[in-house]
Amino acid sequence: MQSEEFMERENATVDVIVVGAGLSGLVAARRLSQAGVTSLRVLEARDRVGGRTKVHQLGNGRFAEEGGQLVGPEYTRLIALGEELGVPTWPHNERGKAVFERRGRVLKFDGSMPWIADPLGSADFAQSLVRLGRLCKRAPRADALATPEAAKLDALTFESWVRRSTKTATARTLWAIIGALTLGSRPGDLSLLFVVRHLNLIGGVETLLASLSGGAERSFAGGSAELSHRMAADLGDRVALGSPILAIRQYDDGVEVDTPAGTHRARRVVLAMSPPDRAGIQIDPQLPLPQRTIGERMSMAHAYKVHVTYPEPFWRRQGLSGASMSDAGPLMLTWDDTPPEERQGALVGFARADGGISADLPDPMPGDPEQRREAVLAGLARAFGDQALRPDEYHEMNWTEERWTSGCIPIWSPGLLTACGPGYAAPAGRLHFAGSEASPAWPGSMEGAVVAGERAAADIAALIDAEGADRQASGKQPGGAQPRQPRENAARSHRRAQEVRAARSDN
Ligand SMILES: Cc1cc2nc3c(=O)[nH]c(=O)nc-3n(C[C@H](O)[C@H](O)[C@H](O)COP(=O)(O)OP(=O)(O)OC[C@H]3O[C@@H](n4cnc5c(N)ncnc54)[C@H](O)[C@@H]3O)c2cc1C
Repeated sequence: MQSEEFMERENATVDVIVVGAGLSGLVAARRLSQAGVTSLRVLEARDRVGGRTKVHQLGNGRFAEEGGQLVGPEYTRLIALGEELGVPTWPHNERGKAVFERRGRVLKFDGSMPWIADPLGSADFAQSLVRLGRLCKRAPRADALATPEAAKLDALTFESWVRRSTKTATARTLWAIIGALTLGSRPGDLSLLFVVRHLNLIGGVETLLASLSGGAERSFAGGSAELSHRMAADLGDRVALGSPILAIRQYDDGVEVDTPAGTHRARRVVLAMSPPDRAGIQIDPQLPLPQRTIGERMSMAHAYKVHVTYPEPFWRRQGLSGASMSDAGPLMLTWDDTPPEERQGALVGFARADGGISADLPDPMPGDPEQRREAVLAGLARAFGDQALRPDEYHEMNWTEERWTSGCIPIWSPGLLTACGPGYAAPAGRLHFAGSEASPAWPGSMEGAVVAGERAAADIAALIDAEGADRQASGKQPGGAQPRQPRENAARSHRRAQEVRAARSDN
């Protein structure tokens, strides 16, 4: 690949470089290509695509999804992408009772709440949910940041609200598990403003309640990483693996992007990764404060995802669905991961990998691998019976050990949203931001990754169209952008992006 032709092609300025071949970056590149912007390159640090979606081969032709997997019915852009790529989804088992382990008691119940087994705790939780719904309605649905109460809500932790709004340990444990698994972290780490904003953007507490019932969740056949593999195959040699970006320099008419192997040039760049991930890239000139602050202050949740396979889904014979929640753990939550046509059973669950202490959540996983395995199997045995102690295979993925990924899902801590303001994902000159965390709706999920990738692509395609129209009007040819001086006027390009957005929203 060191031929002159290759080097010539690599040195040529392309219209767009996308940094990161996770779901979001590949969606951005695909949509750009579909919009006619075919002069593009995707540069990925790892030797694989998919980012936080990844498949690990187990024995017997089975595999474990180590990262993003569950597809809710509200994930409309993700579902549409799957259909476009010909990747079907399969439904997770809904039948049977769920298990709730709380303070040493194991409760088995139908539906999403242990109403009969723990009526007091369930009612308390349901009431607090209604109260949260009312709080959400007081803020503008489109963006809670615009509420006059924004600063006050952002100064509070979700935990402080949970403590005020619940009376029972059951309700607190439920909120702790929801916080850790669907909102990003323990309630004590989360801003109340973020929770209100998030719930409003996803459709209110009703959507949260629907997602708690769990049964509507689906998975992609072959794993969600299959979407990225197919998009990368379509993009062909425009995707370069093993190309970590170390530095980016913006100029008046283009951008230079450094990898250890050399410098690439483009007219525009999409950064398609989480803000903490991009914080490792040296960007010159500095990003505006909102985009910089989010990179410096956002942290990511650390978790293990654990897969255990068995000769059969034995829990179903006991009338259990495979769904469980526990405050003893180490798995906080499990679900049945057995595809409909499979005979071999599989359970999958999440455990904490962070070091924090929480009264309502299990302790983080033990450090010793053998102890971890024993603890996980013992927890599964408490929920589903002793057969859980005799798995075919046990597989765990610890995302804290991954290079190029800071963590699983974002933690919106108190003060972060108001410190960044609404512009934290706005283009900065010729730099555009994708990556799930840049999405207004479902940030941190695969849906958010698709929404953010599509938005960045639409912004850039419109800008390129507008630039083409400007050039035609002035009779100028597209210059062979060979930028030299770091530009001082990121503002000019930024203004143009704003004009294009404003024109689009007027139409
Ligand atoms: C354990 C786990 C479970 C999850 N469960 C779910 C779930 O059930 N449902 C759901 O919807 N979501 C889930 N998620 C979240 C979901 O997987 C992510 O939100 C989504 O995949 C993010 O996609 P992305 O493209 O925005 O970012 P990423 O997938 O993080 O992609 C960023 C890419 O950028 C690359 N990169 C980083 N730095 C550089 C650099 N300097 N140069 C070049 N490339 C770089 C990375 O290697 C990566 O490929 C889960 C995530 C994890 C980890």
